Amino acid sequence: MSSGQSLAVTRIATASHAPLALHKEAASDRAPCCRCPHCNVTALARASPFVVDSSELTTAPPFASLPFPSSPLPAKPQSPTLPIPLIGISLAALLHAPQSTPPLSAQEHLLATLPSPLIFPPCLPYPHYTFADHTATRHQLTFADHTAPHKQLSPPPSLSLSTLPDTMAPTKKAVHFGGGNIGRGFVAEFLHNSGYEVVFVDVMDAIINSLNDAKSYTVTEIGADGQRSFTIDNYRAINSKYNMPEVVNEIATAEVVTCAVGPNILKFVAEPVAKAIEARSSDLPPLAVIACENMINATTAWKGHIETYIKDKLNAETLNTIEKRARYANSAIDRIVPQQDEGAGLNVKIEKFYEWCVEQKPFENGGNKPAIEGIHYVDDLEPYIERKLFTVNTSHATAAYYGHQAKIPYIHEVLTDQKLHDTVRAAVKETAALIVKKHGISQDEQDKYVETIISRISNPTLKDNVERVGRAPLRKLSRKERFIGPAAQLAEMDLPVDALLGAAEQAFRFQNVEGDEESVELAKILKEKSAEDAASHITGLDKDHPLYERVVAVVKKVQGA
Ligand SMILES: NC(=O)c1ccc[n+]([C@@H]2O[C@H](COP(=O)([O-])OP(=O)(O)OC[C@H]3O[C@@H](n4cnc5c(N)ncnc54)[C@H](O)[C@@H]3O)[C@@H](O)[C@H]2O)c1
Ligand SMILES: O=P(O)(O)OC[C@@H](O)[C@@H](O)[C@H](O)[C@H](O)CO
Repeated sequence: MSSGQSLAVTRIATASHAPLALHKEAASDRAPCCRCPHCNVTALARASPFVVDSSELTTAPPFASLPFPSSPLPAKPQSPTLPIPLIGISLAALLHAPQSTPPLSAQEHLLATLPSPLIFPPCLPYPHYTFADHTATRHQLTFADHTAPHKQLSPPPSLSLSTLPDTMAPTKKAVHFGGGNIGRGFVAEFLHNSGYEVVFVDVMDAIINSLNDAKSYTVTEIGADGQRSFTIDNYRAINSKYNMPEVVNEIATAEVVTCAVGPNILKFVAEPVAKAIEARSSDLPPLAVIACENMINATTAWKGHIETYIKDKLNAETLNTIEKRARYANSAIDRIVPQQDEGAGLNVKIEKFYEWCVEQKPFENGGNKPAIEGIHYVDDLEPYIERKLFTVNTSHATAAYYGHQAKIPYIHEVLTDQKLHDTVRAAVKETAALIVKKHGISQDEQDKYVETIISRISNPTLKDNVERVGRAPLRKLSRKERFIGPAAQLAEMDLPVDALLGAAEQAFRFQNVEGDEESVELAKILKEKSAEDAASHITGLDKDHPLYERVVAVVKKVQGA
């Protein structure tokens, strides 16, 4: 093959099985599969409605500009020896070209269409390289031997990287901060299943290294009807401790950025988003920003940190066109992801139940509402997030704090103790009064919701420990959170709050728990401050609020104990 030659591409109809059929046909008609463990038709079938017919090598443009080697293509190789003709790589890129894309230059194909891991069709006679990473810039392009995809190789000598464009936005990319339980087990799962490449960002070396080494992990859903496991792949991971510019680059070219890092961490994940918003090309639709935290208006809080950073440290004029650059949507996320078993590595065990509600109004008028399967877009999020936080998390936390005092290790075990079970129910009976009255949800519907939640948190297979659920007591005792939030509103309506104050008392007693910094800080505050000051400081209640004196009485009781 001479350097002017290129490939003809057969465009296959939209039916998703078509590439698979063609692949099989090609496999039987031409060279046999090399039978390496990575040559599987599933990878090809999932990837694209394009298939290259290797018999149709032509000299036609537009691929003539690729620096193809002048030597003829080898027959089916016996082993993955180097150097490898570039044709193999361009074939792979073409194989994965998105169906809707008009003819692109070969270079554009090469960069725009690299899913990860990119597997060569085994039937083609030049299956030597695979791309180790889906990449946005030519500088990050990496290669691996397709028979050993974790082994990185130097770029093929025939590939002139300098001819490739500097940056290309992948077709569908999401950046997610927090590779922890909910990040890996829920957010990434939904993004992955919706066709996004997920770029995890975390600060834990162990998580980032494992994610990058493993290339895939397993999520196991546990339901009443048994378990179901599936694989999450097509992701990369970046440690923001060392590679902040890379994180900024990824967000600047992503469709959506999410986080599940904990409400107190939002301020630390604002800087890269601020810089990415400023760097974002005006050719791209606005970035969708969605925080997935247990916190009312978490995205609004994240937005505050992001825009303060832009105003104070970047070009404040960016904020004049912010609507074109970013859209912020609050969300309510519900799925129990317990602490994982020792030795589970990246694999995540989660409950089957889930609910992910996201505001849709922010995406109106030129926003780009992410097509994430499983998201329930709503006009008004408040009823959803209050119902969730003040039912799921109030009952959960009540069980955790009473359980901790009773030295019961797991939430489901707390619920099997009839007295504690009733105590948990009493707390959510009080919050139900608020939910029904404030949000117009019928008593019947709320009762059913409560039953579902009690059954979820009683699930013994989750083995959710009370320390995880009780973690961060200062946050959980704060003004808008699961105890004081509903109790304050109920007190304003002169409705009962005894059970909620009983649970709050147990939360005040969650002190000096190993591994929980807030529990240590709580102990210090209660030791050093008067009951009045501690109550104000921790709960944020005004002194003239109808709940304030009752909380002071609880604090006094805990301090006197
Ligand atoms: N686990 C659940 O059942 C559940 C369910 C719904 C919502 N949530 C919420 O999701 C959030 C995360 O909870 P989780 O259980 O996954 O916690 P987790 O501790 O398992 O995960 C948090 C992750 O954030 C990472 N992180 C911390 N600082 C960071 C930073 N500066 N940049 C990037 N990453 C950083 C941590 O290293 C960790 O991997 C919390 O707000 C929680 O309330 C949890
Ligand atoms: O994550 P937290 O610390 O706000 O609360 C602990 C648990 O109640 C929480 O993680 C639940 O498992 C989750 O909110 C269920 O959707």
